[in-house]
Parts: sequence; structure tokens; C-alpha cells
Amino acid sequence: MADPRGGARVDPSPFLVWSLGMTAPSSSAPEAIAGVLVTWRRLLMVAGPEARRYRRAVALFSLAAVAQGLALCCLFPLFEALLAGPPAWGSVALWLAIMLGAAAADLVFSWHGHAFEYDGTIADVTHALRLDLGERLRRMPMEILARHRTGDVSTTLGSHIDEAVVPMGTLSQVMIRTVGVPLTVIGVTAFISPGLALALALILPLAVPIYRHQRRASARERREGAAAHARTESDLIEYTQGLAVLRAVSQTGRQAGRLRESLAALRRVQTEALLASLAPALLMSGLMELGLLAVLGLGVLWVSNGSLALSALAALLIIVMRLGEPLALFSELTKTFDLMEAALERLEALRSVPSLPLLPAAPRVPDAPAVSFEHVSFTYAGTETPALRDVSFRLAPRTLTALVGPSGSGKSTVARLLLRHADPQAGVISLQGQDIRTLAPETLMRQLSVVFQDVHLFNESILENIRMGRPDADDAAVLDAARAAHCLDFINRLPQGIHTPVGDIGGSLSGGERQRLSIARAILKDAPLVLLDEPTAALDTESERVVQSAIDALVQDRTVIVIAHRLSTVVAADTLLVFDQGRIVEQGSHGALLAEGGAYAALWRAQDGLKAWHA
Ligand SMILES: Nc1ncnc2c1ncn2[C@@H]1O[C@H](COP(=O)(O)OP(=O)(O)OP(=O)(O)O)[C@@H](O)[C@H]1O
Repeated sequence: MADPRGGARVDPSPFLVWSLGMTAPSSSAPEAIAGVLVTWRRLLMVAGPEARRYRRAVALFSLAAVAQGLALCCLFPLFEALLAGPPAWGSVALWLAIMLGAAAADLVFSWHGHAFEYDGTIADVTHALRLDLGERLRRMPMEILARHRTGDVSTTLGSHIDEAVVPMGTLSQVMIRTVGVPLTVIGVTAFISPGLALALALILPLAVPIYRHQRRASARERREGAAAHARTESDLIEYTQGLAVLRAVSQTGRQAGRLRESLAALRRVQTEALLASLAPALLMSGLMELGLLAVLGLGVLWVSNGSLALSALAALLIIVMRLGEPLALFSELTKTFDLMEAALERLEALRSVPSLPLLPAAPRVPDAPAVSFEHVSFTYAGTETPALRDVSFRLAPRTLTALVGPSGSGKSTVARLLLRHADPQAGVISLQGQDIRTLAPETLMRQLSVVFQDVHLFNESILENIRMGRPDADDAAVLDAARAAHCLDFINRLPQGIHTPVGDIGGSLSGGERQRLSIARAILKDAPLVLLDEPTAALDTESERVVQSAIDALVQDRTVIVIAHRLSTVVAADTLLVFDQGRIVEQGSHGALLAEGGAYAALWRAQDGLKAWHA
């Protein structure tokens, strides 16, 4: 047969194809071998520090399969001794004892192999994998993480880890048994009756085409099922998280409709999968039984013409009945195996996302600016248009700089790159003369305080939420920060004051109060550089006034970068960097830029006009 990729292809033996076909729905033996190796490599990957113990378990399962095959083969001499003229009781006893020994060896090997599961190793592997993935998520570029839907990541960390790890011991054993026992039996039968061995070796591959069909059907279900599950979980998370917004805009029904669609799609996929997998499973077990009966028929024929001993046929009768067992079991476990492969694939994909590199530290440059961007260009993955183009600026310590410009001009991207959510494709970003790629994530984050418009509060007390700014701060320092950020007035009104759990007061904190908590965190952190995504933009005048006082306390004696949406809030900035389509088109003070009459002056006029219109 011609290889579609060119070159001659050696047709593998049917038994090899059959045995390898167990592990991958591939069209050729080399592909099947590659499939087995990929699964094996992935299993060792997830086993991590326990890989050696998993290898040992697999070796023990292989020995157990050989022992079971040998125990079955003892039936040949046993029946020969039993059916001899007068039964040779000595031999019968001997072969019975050997059989018993082989069966005991099978049990001992299996038992020790399964130690991988019952001594807690499986639980250790699951635990270590979750910790490892959690750590990787922590170091994963935020820009890449943000592209995954929350549901995808939590499903991988939750159910995918279980699907990949929990069945790995049992499935490995069943698979090894399904291949190992018949191989041993055929090997031994070849010495007793080469014809019978050949018939067995030919009959067993009958399962291949049906099995392939089953794998293909379940592979399709795996793909569609995983997609349908991921979609449902994401929609569910989005629905519950966004319920408040949806209610506010009276869209709960519409969004629920989307969720209903996802659930209906999931049901459809599951129904189709059941239909597609049941028929081949029944067909496979039926065909295998017919095939094995055909081997028996052949045996009867050979007995009738004297070329096979009756004792050998009697032994074969029992052996073929036993051979079908692991095969049927494996057929039932195909779905679990598919789920495991799909989960392994996803785990590998998540693990293979490279974390941002840490470059070797260079000596600090004396008198360096607090922040510098040198010819920075950045394009988001999957997009063509650069979000930043050759951006350069230097900020002196303890100055206030505002980033202004139309929506989409690149202001937030500057902040994201400074926080190292991603690295720019060109240029260097430095903090106090040090390339941020040389700073460990913790060191970088120690130098930066961030106050965004969206404040995430964790389900802990107000005290602990503020303490997150500096985990080693004592209660008095947390209280000082809360006071400086003008939080005490509303905190003192809460049922348990600063010890009130955020979960209890839920959404009852106003936007301005949440902002002030976030500012208290930043004050406590006491980082030299403060990054503000104009926190007052969405507040009413009264809240804005209090939050502005809190900000004033935060920014004292610090280098501050403000992403400004309303120009009126940044007229006092030392420098305004005016962005347009990813470039800095102007820079200077408010007065100087107005006098210049360029892009900034036009933006100012536009916002002024808008204010007049509102008035
Ligand atoms: N995660 C992302 N993936 C792809 N493109 C993005 C992503 N985030 C932003 N962009 C694009 O990069 C460009 C700059 O966006 P950026 O968020 O920096 O603008 P901005 O000036 O902060 O806008 P706004 O004032 O509306 O927040 C825009 O064209 C935007 O569509």
C-alpha cells in the first residue's frame, strides 16, 4: 500500500495493528505507535515527581498480564494429563500447582501495581498537578490568560485533572491485560499447535475495524462534548457572575436563552454519542464471540482428523472464553480512555504556555528616570495592528504624568506592559534604570501600586482585604491606611466594623467605597510608583470628592501615572502624554499643549463642548 506521504509502507502484522489500535483511532500502525507514545509521555508528564512509581506500576501490570496468560496456558498440559488413558494424577497436581502459582503471581503483581492508587499516590499526583498548574497560572502572561474563558481554566484545574489522573492506574492495567494476555497465550499456543496460534492471531484483529469506528465516534464526541461542556460551564459562570448586570438591563431572559441553547447542545451531543458508541460495542462483543467460536470449530475439525488432541481443544475452550473478558472490559472503558486523552491534551496545552522570561540582572543605572519606555512597540497576539508603535518617554521621580487620548489609542496597553502582562515585541521598559524583564515578578510588583476602576474584593474581612496591600502589616498599619484613604467613616457603620466579612455585605458597598478600599490597599503597600486608571471616572460628584482626597493622600511624594478619561481631572499633571493610534503625538503640560493648538487642544475642545452640551 502506498504511503500518502510518499515512500513505501510496510504493512504491520494484524495482531500488532489490533493491539496498538487499542490506544488511538489512527489509520496506520506507525500513527498508532506515535499515539501510544504521546499518551505515555503525557501520562508521565502528569505523574510528575511520581513518574517513577507509575512506570513501576506499569511494569507490574505487564508482569501480571504475562502471569495470567501463563496460568491460562497451563490448561493445555493439565487437560492432557487429565484426559490421558488413566489420568496422570501426579502431572495434574503439578500443573494445578503451577497454575495456582501463576494466578498468585498475577494477584501479587496486580496488587503491588495498584498500590499506585490505594496508597494515596494518585491523590498526591492530582494534588501536585493542581499546585503546579496554579503556580503556572500565576506566572502565565496575563495577556494570554485573559484570552482563556474563566470556565475553561477552572474546568482544566478541576475536572480535567481528575479525568486525566484518577483512571490512569486502572486503565493502564486493563489496556496492558487486553494486549498482554492474548499475546502470551498465542506465544505459548504456538509451541503446542502453530495452526491454532495462527487462527487466534487472525481472529483477534477482527475487533480492529469496529473498535476504530468506536474510537472515531467517541473522538468526535470527545471533541464536540468537550466544546459543549466548556461552553455550558462558561455560559453558566458568565450568567451567575453577570446576573446583577443582566437584571439591570432586563436581559436575564435573553442570556438564559443562551444558556438553554448550550444545555440543549450538550444534550444533543450526549445523545448522539450514546447512539454512536452502543452499536459498535455490541457488534464488537458479538463478532469476537463468533470469531472465537470459529476457532473452536476449526479445533473440532482438527480433532476429528487427528491433527489436534482433544485435551488441547478442551483447554482452548476455556481459554477463548477468558480472552474475551478484558476485551469487553476495555471496550466499556473506551469512553473513560477518551476522556482521559482529551484531558491530557488540555493539561499539556495549559502547561506548555511559556512564562515570561527572567533576564539576568544588570547593574542599576545611576540617576535613571523612575519609569522609561524606549522605542516600545507592541501588538496583541492574534491581531495585526500594533497597539503601541515606537513609544518612548521618561518620567522623573515624584512627578504626575497623565496618559490621554481617544479610546483605543493605547493608554491601557502602556499600563499592562508596565505591569508585565506581556512583553513588548520591541523596545525596553525600565523602572529606575532596571529593565523590568530582569525583575522577579514579586520585586516588580513591590515597586508598583495599582488602582483600577474595577475593584476586586475577596471574600474575607475588610481588614484582610486591605492587608493584601502588604501581608505583613499589623492591624494598626491597616487602620492607618484605611483612615488615610477616608474609609473609616463607612467602615465604622458596618455591623462588625473593619472585621465585617465582605461576603456578608455583598454588593452593598458603593463604587466610591470600593475605590477607597483599593486606595487604602495601595497606601499600605507604599510602593514608589502608583498607577491609576482614573478611578473617579465613574463616580458621582460627592464620591468623587472623597475618593479624590484619598488619592491625594496616596500620590504624595510618589511617581504617578494616571490613565485619564476626563481631561479636567489632569490639568495639574506635570506632563501629559497624548496618544493617538498607538503613538505619542504630543507631550507637555496642559497649558503648553493648549497653546500648541494640536491634538490635545482638539480633545480639550471636544470634551469642553460635551460639558457645555450636558449643561
Ligand atoms: N487583549 C487585547 N487583545 C487584542 N487587542 C487589544 C486587547 N486589548 C486592547 N486591544 C487593542 O489595542 C488597542 C489599544 O487599546 P488600549 O486598551 O490600550 O486603548 P485605551 O487607549 O486604553 O482605550 P480606552 O480609553 O478605551 O480604555 C485598541 O485597538 C484595542 O482594540
